[in-house]
Amino acid sequence: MAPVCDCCCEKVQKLKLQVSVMRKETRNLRQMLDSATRAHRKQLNAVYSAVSKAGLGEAGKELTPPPPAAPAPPAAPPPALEQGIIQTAPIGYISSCFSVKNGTPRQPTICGPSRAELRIQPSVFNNPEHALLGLEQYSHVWIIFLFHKNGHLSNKAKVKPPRLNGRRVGVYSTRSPHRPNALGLTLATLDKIVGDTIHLSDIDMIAGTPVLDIKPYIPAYDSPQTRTHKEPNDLNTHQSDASSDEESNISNLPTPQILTLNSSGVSSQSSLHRVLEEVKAFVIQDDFCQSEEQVSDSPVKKAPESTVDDRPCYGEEVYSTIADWIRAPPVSSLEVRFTPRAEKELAEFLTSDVSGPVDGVKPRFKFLHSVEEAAAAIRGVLSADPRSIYMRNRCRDRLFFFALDTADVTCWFGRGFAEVLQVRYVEHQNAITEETK
Ligand SMILES: C[S@@+](CC[C@H](N)C(=O)[O-])C[C@H]1O[C@@H](n2cnc3c(N)ncnc32)[C@H](O)[C@@H]1O
Repeated sequence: MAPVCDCCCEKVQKLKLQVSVMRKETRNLRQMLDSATRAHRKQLNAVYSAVSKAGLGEAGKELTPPPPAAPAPPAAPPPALEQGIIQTAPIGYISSCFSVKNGTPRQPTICGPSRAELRIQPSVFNNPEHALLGLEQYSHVWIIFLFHKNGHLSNKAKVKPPRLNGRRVGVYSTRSPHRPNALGLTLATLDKIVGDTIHLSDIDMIAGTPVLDIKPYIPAYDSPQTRTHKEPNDLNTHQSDASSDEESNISNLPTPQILTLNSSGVSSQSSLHRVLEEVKAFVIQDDFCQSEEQVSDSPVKKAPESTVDDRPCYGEEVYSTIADWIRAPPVSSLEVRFTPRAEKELAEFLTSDVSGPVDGVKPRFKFLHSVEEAAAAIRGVLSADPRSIYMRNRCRDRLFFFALDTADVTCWFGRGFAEVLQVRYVEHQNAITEETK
């Protein structure tokens, strides 16, 4: 080892001294840290046992230091429902007086007496009839169904509805069956409920149509016209309705300028009352107003002032607007006639409500209640011109056939009219076969 000079020796001594001082300081700091950690742990344990005693955790459990962080597992994809992907299962299948698409009304209101039945599948509920309790109090129901006879799903953004005689419009501005998810929506009349079966009329669905859901039609929620004409008393009723979480929008209050709480919160009865009034006013405004500009001090909806709106609408006080081709369709409705022979054939049908022994060979309707109802249904179908655009333009002279309940109807079209030539009985027209499902 090389000899060390005095000067270096002194430097080494100084450094050794500094190191021992730093070691001491480090030891002190470590001790301080340990005691702080112990105190902190003690506090945490106190909080933990307090929470445990309140029933929110395991009593007496010592806090242990967290285990070393495990590598994060790969993020699981959100559940299918959250992605909007569901496997549907029909709640039932329609049996209706229309067995094929041809001649089925394009909308339910076209053909009042069109009748159908929907039996809730026992595979969906243990007691299917329980799912219908209360529904009998409504006159109309929304039916959400699958256009199962479309052949394939369609991704065409533009369609040519028959009533537009060749004009193309965006699929979402129409009720076309040909849409990406092939879902149909019909507002049907609810005639009666017997056990697990709903009896409907005013339908535009063919026999075998799978139904995915049923909802009651509630004008106050579903019709802007009804909402516009609410009386103040009705509004009060609505206000109390709004207290139910399911129906109200209170949880979504977005605008502090409408609902103003003072900084100290709601302390007195009068401020609580004021806040409740504001909440009520907000709920009404939210339900009955269309835009912020229409929000007034009064909770009662005022008719819009004569604002200039170039969108067409049915009447002055109605808020909903509709496309011009619905108000004034290019295809006008047709006059419907029966030949004497067709009238005679129709009159021979017995109707579905005839009871007692019936001669097996007599024509008989399964769904329709009277010959008049059948005649009205035929008129409804034909007056709306059920032909495709192709048939209308290229095959004007051809006979047109369609099925209604247990009848095969033959007719032809002239300028501005349709004439029924024959009404022929077909015994098992509407039996739902596995094929139609
Ligand atoms: C224009 S769509 C309207 C249906 C419903 N009201 C809607 O707006 O969603 C009615 C037409 O769909 C056709 N249709 C009815 N049931 C069907 C089914 N299950 N599958 C495919 N097409 C059907 C018939 O030709 C009927 O005239």
